[in-house]
This record gives sequence, structure tokens and C-alpha cells, in this order.
Amino acid sequence: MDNTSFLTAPAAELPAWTQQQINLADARLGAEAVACSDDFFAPMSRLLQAPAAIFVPGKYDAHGKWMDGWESRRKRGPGHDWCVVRLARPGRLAGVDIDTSFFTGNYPPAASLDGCRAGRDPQDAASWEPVLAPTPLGGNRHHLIEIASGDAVFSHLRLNILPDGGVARLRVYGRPAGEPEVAADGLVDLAAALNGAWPVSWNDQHFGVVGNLLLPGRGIDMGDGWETRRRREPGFDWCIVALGRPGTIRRIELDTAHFKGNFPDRCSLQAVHAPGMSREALVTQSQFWPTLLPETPMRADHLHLLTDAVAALGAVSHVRLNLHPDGGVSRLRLWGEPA
Ligand SMILES: NC(=O)NC(NC(N)=O)C(=O)[O-]
Repeated sequence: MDNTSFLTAPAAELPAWTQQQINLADARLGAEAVACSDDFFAPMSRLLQAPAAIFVPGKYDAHGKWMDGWESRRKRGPGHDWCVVRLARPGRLAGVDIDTSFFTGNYPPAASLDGCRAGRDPQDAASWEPVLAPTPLGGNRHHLIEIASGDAVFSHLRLNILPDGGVARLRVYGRPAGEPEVAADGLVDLAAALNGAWPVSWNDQHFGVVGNLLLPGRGIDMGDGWETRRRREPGFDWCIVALGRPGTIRRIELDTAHFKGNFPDRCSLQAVHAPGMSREALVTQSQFWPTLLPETPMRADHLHLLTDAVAALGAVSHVRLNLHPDGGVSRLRLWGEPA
């Protein structure tokens, strides 16, 4: 299973509880590993990297075998190792993926999680509450574990490995809590992952995943965007995004940064107010959604700011971005007034 994050795996391959969530522990969203007991073999920061972990045979560094994850040294006394992660946003949790990919003779046999809500990074005395009881782990595999923490909001998680070893990635599926960031003009980016938006469905994401459209900042390279394969038959490519919250869209940004020989010829958008509708129904119905932005010519490697052509549809909860006929887009921003 390619489970790089909520952003990559085909929805059908992930458990239902991962739906409608973002990865609150994604370094690209600002999550950070802030403290750990030991990261002798591999630094804690690798725990939150977005790409799926890799193994490079024969690659060693000054400490030992180079491993793509967080790895402590062999413990020779009592206690256990731990790593504190500041989530990208305080949020409510649906579950985690504790991924031990490529850790075979050195994976921790068990792990647990504690959580806290703190304005700044917690010190030793912080009051942690249990989020996941000690849970057995296997080597070289994903552990998708649902978490029942109800309405509790956590800003930090502490991953305890019992007693030591290596973890490739920690993904934390959850929804950001609290109010979204408001821009100077009073509008909110309703399509920002940090504001709770998520990719619902798409017809293709061969070269780059839809979720990249929703990341903060500008794309770092051509891999940091949504890119489809070359279309060899009639039609056009599409994806559906659920807004972080319903709202009235006033301004659209379509950024084709880094897409030069492969930007879409034209883009259009449709939108609807259908909160709670199933993915299957959204996909089928989206053919008939009203136009939010008519087919608009695109330019290479360019940030398109669109206001006048945006239709007054009122509050919407989902949008469909169409690429005519195919190509790559780096970012989509939908600035609007939350309903
Ligand atoms: N071959 C290893 O991976 N050994 C050790 N780990 C690293 N990264 O070198 C260990 O003892 O866990």
C-alpha cells in the first residue's frame, strides 16, 4: 500500500476513519518533532517527512546504517524512548499510522501515544493524557490504528517506543480545530489543508497528487503539485476537493508554478453545496454542478489571480477543478467568506 499520507493513497485502500481527515503531523503543513530522548541512529525530523520512507542498500553514515525515520540506539537499562511532535494545528484525532517500513531487526515491539494541549512546546512537567495504550508493532509495516479520543483537542503528541528502536513515519489523521486564518481582506482560503480542506476524488494523479494543491506556500518543484498523465483520448481531467468549511468563494488562485511544457491549456471550476454527501454521489453529481469559473486559458509557470470571472454561487462545500485537457497545477486557493 502506498500510504505516503492522506494525500496519496487511493481512498479505497484506506480505512473509512481516515476519510475527511488531514495529516496533522505533516512537516509540509508545519508539524515539527520538537524533542526526543535519543535519535542517535536517525533524526526525529525524518518521522514527519511526507514522502514514503525508502531504504538505500549499502548507505551508512558516521552512526551506522542510514535509515529513513527516527531511530534510537539500543537501550541497555530501564525506561523507553520517546519523541514529542508539535502538530501543524491543534486538532481532533481520528487515528494514526505508525509506520515501521524497513525497520526489521530494530523496530520497537510496542508503542503508545500521549497527548496534550499547550500554547507552547511542553516541558517535562506538562500534563499528558493517554491517547493510545501500549500497542504491539510488527517490523516493516504500516499500523493504521483508529483513536477514540472524542472531542478532545491536542496540540502535541508524544510517541513512546517500548523500549527503543526505529519508526519510519508517524501520520496523524485528524481535523484542525479552531478558527481558520483570515487574510487582510477578510477572506479565508477555504481550500487550504490547514483550514481542513481535503481531496475527495480524482480521475488521475499519475505524476503528482491532488492533495499538493492544498498545501501552504508555493510549490518547491514540479513534483509539488497535481499532475496527470498525458491524455491520449477525448475528455479532460478532474478532481474534487471538500472545503474546510462551506463558504462563498470570491477569489480564485490557480498556480502553475514549475509546469512549463505541461500546464493545462485551460482550467474550469464547478461547485456545489452538498455537505455530508458520499464520495460516490459527489463524483456522479459533479457532472451537473454549476460553473464557478468558466474555461480560462492558463499560462506556463504563472500565478493566475481570478476575481471577475468567479460566478456568484453563494455558499458551497465542494469544488471540482477541471484540467482541459490535462496537465499540472501547483496550488489551488479558494478565497471566500465562511458561511
Ligand atoms: N544494521 C542496523 O540497522 N543496526 C543498527 N541500526 C542502525 N541504523 O545502524 C541497530 O542496531 O539497530
